[in-house]
Amino acid sequence: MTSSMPGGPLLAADNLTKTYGSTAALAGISLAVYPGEAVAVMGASGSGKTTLLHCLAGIIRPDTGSVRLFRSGAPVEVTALDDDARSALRRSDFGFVFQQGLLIPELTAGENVALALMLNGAPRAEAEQAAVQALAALGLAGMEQRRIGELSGGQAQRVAIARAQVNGARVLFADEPTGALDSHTSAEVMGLLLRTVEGTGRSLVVVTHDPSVARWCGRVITVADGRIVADTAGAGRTR
Ligand SMILES: Nc1ncnc2c1ncn2[C@@H]1O[C@H](COP(=O)(O)OP(=O)(O)OP(=O)(O)O)[C@@H](O)[C@H]1O
Repeated sequence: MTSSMPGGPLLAADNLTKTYGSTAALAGISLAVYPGEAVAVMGASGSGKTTLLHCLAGIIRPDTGSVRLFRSGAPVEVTALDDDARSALRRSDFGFVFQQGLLIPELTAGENVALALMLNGAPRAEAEQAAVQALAALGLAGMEQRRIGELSGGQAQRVAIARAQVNGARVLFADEPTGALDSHTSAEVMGLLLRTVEGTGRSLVVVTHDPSVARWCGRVITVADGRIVADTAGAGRTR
């Protein structure tokens, strides 16, 4: 499914730095993420995890360094794109699952998922049909018409996963995706997130404080003071 170079990374960051005032949120991070890989990013509060995820995903630009996405043809230099081009890339190639706040509460589950496709130009009827299928694949058949507030936290996160992957995103980014969930629901959501990666050639980058969440991932990166201080194989099932 992926069109990255065989054996090569899907996403590669080189020497990222980002400073806010006198705070070095990122102090020189290089990281390659491979197809099919689930990478947990751990570290103390303020260590730079979210800043790293936002730079990798093209949400913010680093001060220096580069992020490249490898797809058919020449790699895309994410950091060199202007704001509009980065937005377009995020909609077409990346998916996002955050703790909360990315789903639109006024819309139904189906509409939230369909919107991701419609923003990429899909006709409404086609988008709605794909949304129904994506939700059913995540165990939410029959819940398309529910508004987000009428779902449990775990169900809402499944809608977020459906929305994040419905475009065929190459890389899924998750920031504390289970932060608001109990441990049972958290395990369910992590299992579903991992399923979107395993055997698909996609990658998952998940920021978490929770070692039990990180354990699901095949690789665990630890960040301290804006640097990677450990990069280890996790207990997870990928790679
Ligand atoms: N927009 C911003 N303006 C100023 N400082 C910021 C901004 N974003 C992040 N920082 C600072 O950069 C450092 C890294 O922040 P970041 O949010 O990446 O850490 P984190 O590891 O994700 O923390 P947490 O686990 O608490 O979410 C922190 O010192 C933070 O205060």
